[in-house]
Amino acid sequence: MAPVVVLVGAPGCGKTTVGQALATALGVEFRDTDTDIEQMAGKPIPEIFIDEGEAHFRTLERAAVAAALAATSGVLALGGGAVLAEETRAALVGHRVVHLSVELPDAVRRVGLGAGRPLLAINPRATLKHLMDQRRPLYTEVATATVATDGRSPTEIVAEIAALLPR
Ligand SMILES: Nc1ncnc2c1ncn2[C@@H]1O[C@H](COP(=O)(O)OP(=O)(O)O)[C@@H](O)[C@H]1O
Ligand SMILES: O=C(O)C1=C[C@@H](OP(=O)(O)O)[C@@H](O)[C@H](O)C1
Ligand SMILES: [Mg+2]
Repeated sequence: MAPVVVLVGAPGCGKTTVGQALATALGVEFRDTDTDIEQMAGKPIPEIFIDEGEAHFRTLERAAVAAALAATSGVLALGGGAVLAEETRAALVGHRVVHLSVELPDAVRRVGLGAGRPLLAINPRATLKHLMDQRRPLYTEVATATVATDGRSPTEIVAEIAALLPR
């Protein structure tokens, strides 16, 4: 079993929102590794960062991605930092992986004051810029296609991804 598509990209690019809408449009399961991690840990992501730290979160994330890749034939959204793990980048080889690209202004606006992203709790604009600069090459490395999201609605983005999929 393999996901019909895996979504990667920076926080705020819309993996969770677009992924859910795409799965609904296709009539398939939607899976988000952040949700799987919260279920595994029995607590929300910010609490995992506070109680056990980022390294522990990344360990759970590597396991969650490996499990989800093997267990879903639907749409799979990863967390924005999942591609930091070499093991995860290797596991993505052979899958259809769409990079939802976003530039800093839209990413900052979308992430806004939203809670639930502990890495962006302080100085979100500078932190996002740093994360995006660091990760852009990794998103490009794992992606089989890139879909730009700046200034576009989730509906438009869903249609563009759907057009990339086999019918
Ligand atoms: N194309 C878009 N245009 C405007 N807002 C968006 C778009 N995609 C997502 N959003 C909004 O941005 C926020 C972050 O989206 P989310 O799907 O959680 O991103 P990710 O999972 O990639 O971090 C949410 O409030 C969502 O409603
Ligand atoms: O960029 C990151 O390192 C993270 C992104 C989050 O997911 P989204 O990209 O869905 O916001 C979540 O996995 C966690 O807060 C860490
Ligand atoms: Mg998400």
